[in-house]
Amino acid sequence: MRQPLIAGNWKMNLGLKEAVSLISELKKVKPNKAEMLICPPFVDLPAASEMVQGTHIQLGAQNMYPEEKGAFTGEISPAMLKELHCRYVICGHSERRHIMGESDEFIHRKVVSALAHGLTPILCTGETAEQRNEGRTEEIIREELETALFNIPSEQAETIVIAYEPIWAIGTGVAATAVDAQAVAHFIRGELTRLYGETTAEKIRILYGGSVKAANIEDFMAQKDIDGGLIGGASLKAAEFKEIYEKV
Ligand SMILES: O=C[C@H](O)COP(=O)(O)O
Repeated sequence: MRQPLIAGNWKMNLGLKEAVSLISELKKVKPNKAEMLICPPFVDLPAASEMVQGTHIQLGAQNMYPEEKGAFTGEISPAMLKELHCRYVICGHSERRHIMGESDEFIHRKVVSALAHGLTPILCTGETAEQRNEGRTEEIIREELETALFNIPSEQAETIVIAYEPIWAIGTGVAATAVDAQAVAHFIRGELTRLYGETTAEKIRILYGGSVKAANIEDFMAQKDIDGGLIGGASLKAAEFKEIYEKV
């Protein structure tokens, strides 16, 4: 049985004061069967870490650099995230792929490094509008998965979370339909089965991301292969995120 995961990716939003205020509100939410995860900006992590200790809220980072330490100006290591009790790290978000130019190979290094440090990678996949119109969604996702997961053994793979985020649905207010999202999530599970076998593939959680809100979360959660949401804009407001979490 896969535990639902409701993950908030704050992206480059909410400074320290706003972060503290949002977390204070989220701490009041009654825990349910779903895991609640927040991924604040790096500068908010120390305060967030203290605030969520012993609560139902899990902490994650939006990114990391896949090395132990050293001359990597501006970067944050997996060990630094562990020290702050982060459990998750987002790897290969489309904004990092497309704005910062991250390659599938680099994302693979992050996934390997995160796993080696006991962090759970949330591996993001998804196609652009153009790729979708060309009928290349499956090809793109297959390539992203195969490269990112290359040589990762099934004992580790089963702990990974995959997020399907069609790029055209991110921050646009136009989410994929639940049926379309399920079709891709099903394809992803099929690819995971091909790579690792059914037992492992059935353990891996698949999230949908892209304009998720309280009004549509139930449609996504009703789908067989969708185990939660990776939520951007709607995770920045306590009431909306709470409502999403409570509807799971
Ligand atoms: O990581 C989250 C996704 O990019 C979705 O963002 P959004 O909910 O603002 O569309």
